[in-house]
Amino acid sequence: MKKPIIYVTRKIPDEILVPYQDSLDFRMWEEEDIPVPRDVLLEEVKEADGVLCLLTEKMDRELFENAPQLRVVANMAVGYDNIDLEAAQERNVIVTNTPDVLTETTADLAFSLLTATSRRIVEANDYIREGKWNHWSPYLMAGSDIHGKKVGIVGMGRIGESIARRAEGFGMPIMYHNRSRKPSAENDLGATYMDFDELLREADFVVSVIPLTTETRKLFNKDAFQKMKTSAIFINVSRGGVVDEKALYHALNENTIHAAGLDVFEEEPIDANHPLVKLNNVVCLPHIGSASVETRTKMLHLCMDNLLASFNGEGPITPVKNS
Ligand SMILES: O=CC(=O)O
Repeated sequence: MKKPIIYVTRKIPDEILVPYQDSLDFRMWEEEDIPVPRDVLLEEVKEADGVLCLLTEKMDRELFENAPQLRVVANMAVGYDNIDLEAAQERNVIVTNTPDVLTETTADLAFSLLTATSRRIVEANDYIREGKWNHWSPYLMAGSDIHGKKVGIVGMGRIGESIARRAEGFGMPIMYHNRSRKPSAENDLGATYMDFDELLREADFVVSVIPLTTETRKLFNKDAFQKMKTSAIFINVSRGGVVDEKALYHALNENTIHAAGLDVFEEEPIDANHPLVKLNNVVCLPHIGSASVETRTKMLHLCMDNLLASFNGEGPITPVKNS
């Protein structure tokens, strides 16, 4: 029987593909570390039965209309705001994502940003590199404590709960806001549910782990930053689109809030000229939440397993619910 054609939108290691080659016929964008151009993608999907894509690919209505054979889209990310689920559903295309395998790694990164911003790690490292350390003094690079401070987690999904577990270890009272209450987090971690505004007012660290949807777009706006404490630190490891970046810039520049740790941006990639990069009280990362070698490898394997299981009739392992 003819093997399903799978278009892989980024160069991935051969050893990931090899175990699946008996069952799937791979075509791949071969240029290392460069996203596939849109016109190439539109051409390639014309024949594809499946696509393994990254969050850099916009899987929109136009693309689905161009892909008559397409049955499965395996997104190498837990977030899937790059995919038009309605258009996929209308054409009975299965969409899968990569939950669970990246939960702990992303929570590690969120916590790294929390410590980096509060204890001024990047700024202090730059201080030495720039030859500024001439003597020790009592308040040299003094930051703010983590232990005993209240963490406010916005979006208490799997990653949110993992961040909460780390916060518990640091002796931080945990508050959260979510669409629905999470009895497990309340009972096991002592997390307190709060409405959004109350959380903003109470938290010392506001951590965004909320997916980007029409409801959450620019949720963290001028109004939200004004409600936070002037000592508050804002951490974002979800999507840049949940933040009004201009409002965040002003909030940081005018000391409405104290600092920010950002792994994601409204338009990615950003460069050294981005206004937020120029602020000393911001730590910026290039969207590396799940970027450990172990986890990125697991994510690719999960994409492959989803494709294989969908085509061999077993059904996808981690389908996105309403696709
Ligand atoms: O941002 C990364 C992901 O959604 O997995």
